[in-house]
Amino acid sequence: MAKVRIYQLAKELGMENKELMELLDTMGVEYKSHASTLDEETAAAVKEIVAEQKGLEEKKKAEEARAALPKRPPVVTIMGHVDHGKTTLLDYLRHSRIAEREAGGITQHVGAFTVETPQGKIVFIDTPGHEAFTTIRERGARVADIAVIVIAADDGIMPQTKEAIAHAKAAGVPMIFAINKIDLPRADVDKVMQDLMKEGFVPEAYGGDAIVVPISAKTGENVDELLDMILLVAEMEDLRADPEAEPRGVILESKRDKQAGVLVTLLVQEGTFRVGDYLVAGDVWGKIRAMIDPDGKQVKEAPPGTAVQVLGFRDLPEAGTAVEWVPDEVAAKHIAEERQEERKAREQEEAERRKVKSMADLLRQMQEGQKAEINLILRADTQGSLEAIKGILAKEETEDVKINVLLEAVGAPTEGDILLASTTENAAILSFGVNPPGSVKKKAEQKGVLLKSFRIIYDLIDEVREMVRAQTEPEMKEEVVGHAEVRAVFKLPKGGKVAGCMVTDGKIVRNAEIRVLRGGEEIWSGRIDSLKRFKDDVREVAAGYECGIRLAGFDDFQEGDVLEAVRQVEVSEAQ
Ligand SMILES: Nc1nc2c(ncn2[C@@H]2O[C@H](COP(=O)(O)OP(=O)(O)OP(=O)(O)O)[C@@H](O)[C@H]2O)c(=O)[nH]1
Repeated sequence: MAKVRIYQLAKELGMENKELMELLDTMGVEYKSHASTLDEETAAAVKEIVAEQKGLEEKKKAEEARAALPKRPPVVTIMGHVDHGKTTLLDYLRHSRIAEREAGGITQHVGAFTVETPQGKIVFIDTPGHEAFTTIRERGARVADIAVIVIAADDGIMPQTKEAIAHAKAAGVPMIFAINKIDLPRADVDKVMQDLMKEGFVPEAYGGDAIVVPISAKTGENVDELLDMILLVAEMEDLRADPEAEPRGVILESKRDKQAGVLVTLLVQEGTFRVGDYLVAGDVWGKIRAMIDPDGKQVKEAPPGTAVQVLGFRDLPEAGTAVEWVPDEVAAKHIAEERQEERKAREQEEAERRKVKSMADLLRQMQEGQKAEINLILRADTQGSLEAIKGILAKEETEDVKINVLLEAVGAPTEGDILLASTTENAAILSFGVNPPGSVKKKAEQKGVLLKSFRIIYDLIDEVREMVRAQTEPEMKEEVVGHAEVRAVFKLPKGGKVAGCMVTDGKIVRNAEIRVLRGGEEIWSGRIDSLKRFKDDVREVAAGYECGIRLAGFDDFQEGDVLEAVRQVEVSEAQ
């Protein structure tokens, strides 16, 4: 960047000359008039300051715009250990809500429902506990603004409680702890509080800031207080959404109904979805034919913070997928098709990656994974040999490598074993005393599954030992890439010697290791310093061509010496 005059820079930055000069004054830059030149550094500093000011202004504007948006109800997920009372709490909330209403339609299970309190609405997501696999639980946390962690007062913090806390933490979702079942005589709220403190959450009652509400989901005791706390946290989170913005949401559930076709529950997060709108969720598109609210009533519009059942998706979108609004059918189809292709390509890539072509691949894959695990399928001639193999293998585990036996069985490996191995990371099939049929071997090759047979138990153990060992250090092997014969030796004016060579077979590559052989004996080994064809540096020279070679640290060449080029390669075929 060259020097620039003040008026030029002002124009470039869209400022008045006066404005820029004022800025220069505050920066302590001296100038005579708006025609003065600024040096490169000053101009860059000015630009930086202006950009920063603009950024701040924009941020302020965005904040102001947000503050003008209407508030939206918080979306809450209830998580916790098995049997701690998630379902009971959800049922209580759902019924309390229905009881307050006049008999409307039939309650629909749409994966979410709204509770109305005098202070405002709350949306609860109610993915059934037993269906809540880790991934969905995880998604639940992300969809939600607040997580209520239910902990039974007679049981305390359990593994899934910790998991729920971890998910909520990872998603950056604020937590409220509901200590449940306080109606039970053996309830020990204090113990749960102690448990929480051990996890780093100090309850307000103990001077901390963790929100803890003792409740009974069964009797409803204190549930109102829990709702108050949820609204309090929501208030602090300042949740807002623009009903006029481009609509977007997330899929809570999706299923296929014999009569209605694809039924999808959608949580609206921004904007307003309307009947007739086109939408895309992942690689599935649809047109909203009808929307049904949690009370079973047909609605024409779904504003932010509502969960509705949507009819009109062409296929089943996955729960947890983001839903976008698109202007028309052409766009909807186009985006969905594009994503389908992307997905196919990804899947293909994944399948390729999974194909274990060799032991080296297997080992490499193991290294990529953080915790190395070898997954074995063991096949043997008798139960006795299986026991023996397993007994020895148990001792081969190290701190870094875990040996899992996925399956052990008497008899030859089957196609089923190949399937199992091909769908498991780092899996291999080892058989002892039994031979796999040809068709199974072929299948293993096709699927890229490592399948090996042994006659001696210790060979099998050695194989596993090797797999464990190679986990930290891939097995390398030397490969001869070519030979060159020294035909003449030239002295360089600045000292040192160059060997004038003829490449007799293979090729000589610049980055190879070189062994100098004299009379068949190795007399030196090391690296190439320079490889030239005439005056040019080259990367490799093929058989039948002449070249000049200088070695790093050796120049005692004699005519007739043979230079052997070798390189280290990872063992690719251990069979
Ligand atoms: N006494 C008492 N029992 C409760 C309370 N809440 C739940 N229970 C009982 O505890 C048991 C488990 O409750 P659920 O609501 O099914 O627990 P959950 O956490 O949904 O369990 P999963 O869905 O299996 O993960 C049931 O027998 C409930 O009746 C409570 O506040 N007091």
